[in-house]
Amino acid sequence: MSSSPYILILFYSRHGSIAEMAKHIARGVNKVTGIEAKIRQVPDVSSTAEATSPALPDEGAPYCTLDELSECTGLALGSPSYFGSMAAPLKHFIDQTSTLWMTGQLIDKPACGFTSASTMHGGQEQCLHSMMTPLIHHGMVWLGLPYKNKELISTTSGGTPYGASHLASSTQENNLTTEEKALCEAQGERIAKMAVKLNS
Ligand SMILES: Cc1cc2nc3c(=O)[nH]c(=O)nc-3n(C[C@H](O)[C@H](O)[C@H](O)COP(=O)(O)O)c2cc1C
Repeated sequence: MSSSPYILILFYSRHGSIAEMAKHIARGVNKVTGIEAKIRQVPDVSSTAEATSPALPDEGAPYCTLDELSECTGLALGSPSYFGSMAAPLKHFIDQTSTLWMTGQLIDKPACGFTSASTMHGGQEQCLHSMMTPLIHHGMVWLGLPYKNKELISTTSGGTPYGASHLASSTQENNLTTEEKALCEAQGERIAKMAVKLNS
């Protein structure tokens, strides 16, 4: 078991939006005493089965190990919306977690999701649901974002009650709006508080 409890912020990001969101979620986690954020990513997958990733990524967070997942106190899972679903590299990583499922390592731990899409109605909520499904199988407790976060009402871009999101339009690129940043932070803070409560 790791020395101090942590929320694992685990994501796949090809063009940086999700990586940017992860930083804001970490900010929210780190507002809560007694728990910290650990940011990890998953490697890309290749259509050529023999191709492998280098042991360390060229940039960004280290790749996640299964031990880092099994030892987390809570999980924030992030993926771009690809055709209304999580991206294949993240699904590929999750599909390697059957030993954790068999031993119940993630049961009763809080989980949440965050996503980014390039169109307003291009499947953000559906993608968040696709991330929720395997985590429910793992026995995790899914957390959305309650409407006490007023940015859910005022946003004109990303942000859903199912989880934080970002509208990555060509003009905004990876720059999150004020509302999107606030909702990422709120989500990080909420999962950290719930993880501390569930472990007290
Ligand atoms: C294969 C693929 C499928 C995509 N499907 C959708 C989609 O269904 N709806 C949408 O709005 N954007 C879609 N996008 C755009 C990405 O979701 C968007 O650019 C996202 O912000 C990328 O996140 P990243 O910057 O972290 O890589 C797709 C992009 C790719 C490469």
